[in-house]
Amino acid sequence: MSQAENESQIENQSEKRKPVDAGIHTNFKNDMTYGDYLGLDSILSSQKRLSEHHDEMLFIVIHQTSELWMKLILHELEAATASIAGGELEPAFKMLARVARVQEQLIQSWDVLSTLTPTEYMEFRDHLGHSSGFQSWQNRLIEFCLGHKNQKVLSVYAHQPELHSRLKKALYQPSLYDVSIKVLAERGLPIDPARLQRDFSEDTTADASVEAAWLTVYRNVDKYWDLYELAEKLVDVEDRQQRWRYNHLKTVERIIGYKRGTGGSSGVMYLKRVLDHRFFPELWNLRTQL
Ligand code: HEM
Ligand SMILES: N[C@@H](CC(=O)c1ccccc1NC=O)C(=O)O
Repeated sequence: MSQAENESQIENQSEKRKPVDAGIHTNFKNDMTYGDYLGLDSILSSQKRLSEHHDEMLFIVIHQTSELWMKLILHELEAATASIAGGELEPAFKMLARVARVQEQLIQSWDVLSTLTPTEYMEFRDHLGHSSGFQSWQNRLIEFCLGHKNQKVLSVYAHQPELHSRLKKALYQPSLYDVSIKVLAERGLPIDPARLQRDFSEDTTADASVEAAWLTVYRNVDKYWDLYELAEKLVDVEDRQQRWRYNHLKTVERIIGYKRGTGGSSGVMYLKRVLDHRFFPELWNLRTQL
């Protein structure tokens, strides 16, 4: 577009911006700006440093961008779970592929945060009080969606009734993995009824019938191509989630060493224990047998 054309477009837009009837948003759509649509006033006024320290801005922005990406992950995971539960696997593949790409953005952000040195962080760490990533409810919801259930973490939100009830609802709902296993059964693969009717508020544990069913899928790809693709999409998502956990752990070790966490945990030792957890254990166990 030439400069003149560009300018005349801008003029046209300002023409449209004239209120037709003062006080009534009759022409709201045409009036809307980039900043209105994206809610930039509220997003860009939310970087409130508690210290005078230059590097606190990085710390805030990394967390805020992470929470925005988590919002998208949840949006996709919830829709993928509903789609699989409804027997529609193809749309779920697209959503899970997107989740894995977003997770890569989250993994990359550790490289940016690694530019924060221990000395720099210690200059504003005291301002954080007892707040901690442990309280990230979106991260907890993602873990629940993936089947890592834990009733005890709800107590973190005891004084935030709306959050508490949202997490409680997710705790009792079947996870992405639970609905995938139901599809295995619907396709005639023998799954222990106890696995299908399990208490969804409990963490996923490895089940022999589920491992045998996935093994059948991997050994008979021609017959179960869609289930094979589903399995690999799930492995992609778990793989990224574990990398995120690992990079978090190494970044934390680099920045605070073995200090206790602001959230009250042992810090790095706690994060190391979390790494032992697996979301879709059978999909990892079966690989030895192939
Ligand atoms: C200087 C940077 C960081 C340090 C030193 C740090 C440290 C820690 C520590 C020690 C814990 C354990 C809980 C506690 O006692 O506080 C934790 C948990 C957590 N952090 Fe970070 N963290 C950092 C950055 C981040 C970032 C950028 C995110 C992204 C949102 C994040 C998300 C989380 C989450 C979700 C947990 C809970 C993990 C779980 O319980 O499985 N952290 N962090
Ligand atoms: N747990 C961290 C503090 C921390 O990282 C944090 C503090 C407030 C808001 C988000 C945080 N990020 C992740 O845990 C620490 O022990 O230094």
